[in-house]
Amino acid sequence: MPTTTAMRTLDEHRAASLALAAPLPTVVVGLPDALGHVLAQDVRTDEPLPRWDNSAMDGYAVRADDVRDASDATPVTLRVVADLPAGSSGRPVVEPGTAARIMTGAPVPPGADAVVPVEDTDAGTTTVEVRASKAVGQHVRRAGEDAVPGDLVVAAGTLLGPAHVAAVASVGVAQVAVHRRPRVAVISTGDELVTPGTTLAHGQIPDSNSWLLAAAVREAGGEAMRLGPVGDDPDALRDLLHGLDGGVDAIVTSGGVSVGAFDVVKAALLDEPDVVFVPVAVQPGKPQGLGRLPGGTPVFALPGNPVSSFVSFELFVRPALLRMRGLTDVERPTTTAVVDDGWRTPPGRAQVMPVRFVAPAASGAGARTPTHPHVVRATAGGSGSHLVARLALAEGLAIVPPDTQVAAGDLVTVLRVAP
Ligand SMILES: Nc1nc2c(c(=O)[nH]1)N[C@H]1C(S)=C(S)[C@@H](COP(=O)(O)OP(=O)(O)OC[C@H]3O[C@@H](n4cnc5c(N)ncnc54)[C@H](O)[C@@H]3O)O[C@H]1N2
Ligand code: MOO
Repeated sequence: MPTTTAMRTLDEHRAASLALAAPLPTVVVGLPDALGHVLAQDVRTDEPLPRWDNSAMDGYAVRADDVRDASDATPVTLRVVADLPAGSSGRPVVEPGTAARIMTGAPVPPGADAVVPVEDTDAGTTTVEVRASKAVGQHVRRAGEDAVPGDLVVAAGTLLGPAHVAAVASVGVAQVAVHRRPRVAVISTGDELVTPGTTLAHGQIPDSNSWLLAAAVREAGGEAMRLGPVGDDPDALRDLLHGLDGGVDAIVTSGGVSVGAFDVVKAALLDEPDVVFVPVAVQPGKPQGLGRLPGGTPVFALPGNPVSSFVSFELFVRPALLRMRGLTDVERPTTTAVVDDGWRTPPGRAQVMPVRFVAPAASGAGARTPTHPHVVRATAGGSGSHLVARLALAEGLAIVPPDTQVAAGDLVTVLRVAP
């Protein structure tokens, strides 16, 4: 275990974390399971979309020439030769002087070149009185106007949302190759931790980090396997980690990485040549462990303070998991915001301050510019790394560079973390 006291910058540790991740192998999934996966193949259409000219309205397929002079005052009567609901396979020919009753989506029959909506007729079934003229092509959805054969419908690398699934289905594709979701083991450590709901002895607290991190894994599109809390026994933890190595795509631990007498994660990984424990110049989130187990599984050993765990996951683990899913854009959306309350920053470290958005009118600092949202610290306690209950108020994380003071009215970069 290389342990170093030389500080890494936030960006250096982010890069090292991301370097552990590569897109996971692909699997083939059916449409019911496609949502939320990242497509690993291009999906193209073999056919034009729409496949044939079809009606945009419920009404009558006609020859535009027949109804050229039709109006309320001079209706034109046509003989109805067919009924064409959507899905109809009939192909009656619409000769001059005739019409076919047609429903939205049904193929326009041969001979017809326009559709008269039912509202412009007397809705007749044997003959129909047409009371408005229609141009050639009116109310007809043309074959190929959406896509032509060979067109790319959904590109490899796309995170599949509902509209993408619909596009895949619309070209008649039932299965697609996607990147597998990362399976992530989440382990919280510490003798003081008990499962929430258990009666607490003095000195004990409910484990919240494993719930935090498992939820964060799922929110990042991974499959979380929540283990623990496990106690401060390095041998037991080492066995657990080695048992997981190779069977999961990543391991995230919380706690036991500082300089205390019982830092179990550090102790368990003592002999791992490819895991490093290093201080990172960020507050919260300073003590970090990172690397690979012998079987190649990336391990992210995060500090145990709950806000530190949350911030560390956001900064270091989440981007890696997104990359494993096959995404190239692995960053949270950021916004530049006006700070309405100043705060103190620690020397020599970047600061990550949980913030919430406020209406400019409610702010003390006044609107600096109407285009920037305004933020205040999520709680008066600021970035105190133990403030787990108040963390729930955070909608964003303000990233303040090292040795930068923050005064009311200053602009900061905010990672948007609330859904
Ligand atoms: N002498 C020093 N002490 C500490 C330093 C230091 O540089 N010198 N760094 C501090 C910083 S910064 C952090 S962050 C913490 C990190 O410590 P650990 O990762 O070893 O975390 P623990 O000691 O296990 O726990 C810290 C804190 O968090 C609570 N905790 C832990 N796990 C959970 C959980 N699953 N759910 C809820 N709460 C949890 C734990 O009870 C402690 O209160 O070290 C500082 N100390
Ligand atoms: O860096 Mo620790 O993460 O301040 O609380």
